[in-house]
Amino acid sequence: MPPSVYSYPESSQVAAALGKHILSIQESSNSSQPFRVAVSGGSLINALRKALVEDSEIASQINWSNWAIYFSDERLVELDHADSNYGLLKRDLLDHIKGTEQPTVYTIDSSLLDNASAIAEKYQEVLHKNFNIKNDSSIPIFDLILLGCGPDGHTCSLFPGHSLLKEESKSVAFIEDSPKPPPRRITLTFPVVNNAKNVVFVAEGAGKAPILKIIFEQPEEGLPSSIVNTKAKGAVSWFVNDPAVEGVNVQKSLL
Ligand SMILES: O=C1O[C@H](COP(=O)(O)O)[C@@H](O)[C@H](O)[C@H]1O
Repeated sequence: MPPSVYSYPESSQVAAALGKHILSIQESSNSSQPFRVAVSGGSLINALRKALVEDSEIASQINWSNWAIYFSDERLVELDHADSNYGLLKRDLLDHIKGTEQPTVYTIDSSLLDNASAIAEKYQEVLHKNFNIKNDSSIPIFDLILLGCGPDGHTCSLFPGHSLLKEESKSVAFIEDSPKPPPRRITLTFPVVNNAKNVVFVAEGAGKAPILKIIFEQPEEGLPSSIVNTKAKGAVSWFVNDPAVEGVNVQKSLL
């Protein structure tokens, strides 16, 4: 199924549509199980706060206590460090949730920060235990993976041309030479991202247009975000503002 692209003139409209879309995925998921979501860092978090917390109509319907939040990628720094994706999620989203309901959030084990391989293995262990994965050939199936897209086309911490793009057996991998600082990170791998029931990208601003042009018009370039567009088994949706897709040949959908 080709990705759906929802584009709006204003960021506030992007957030409103994003909120509705996420709510509809929450509503259609099996409520007797945790709603399993992976979040990225970067500009996504601001859009999520507007969509899920500041929009009071959507906010009242988000069942936070049933959400189990994992990280699509995480930087190997202390959880309260400015570069931590958890830190960003906490400061810019979790701390703004009104009421007492909070999601369960699965962070990296920061006692292992010196050992990237051990952190990735531990995160994978937690993931596999919580998803009831009994053998190494099974892959977790997230209800929803929320992604950003960097100006080089990276998503998660899967960077163009990096050997991690070929990872086929692990669910979580580490990288110590990320071209974008900080260099040490862990990331979900393509087998997991492409196995999710729903993948949602959020990309805003004119600065993203040149890379979105390549992602959508030249998938053969194999940029990480294109790989998700072409290989994901579930539904892939992009929520963008008009400047991000200015001059990009995409079929826009309506929500
Ligand atoms: O380094 C990262 O960058 C990407 C993209 O961020 P954005 O600010 O350009 O949207 C993000 O999705 C990823 O989680 C993060 O670690």
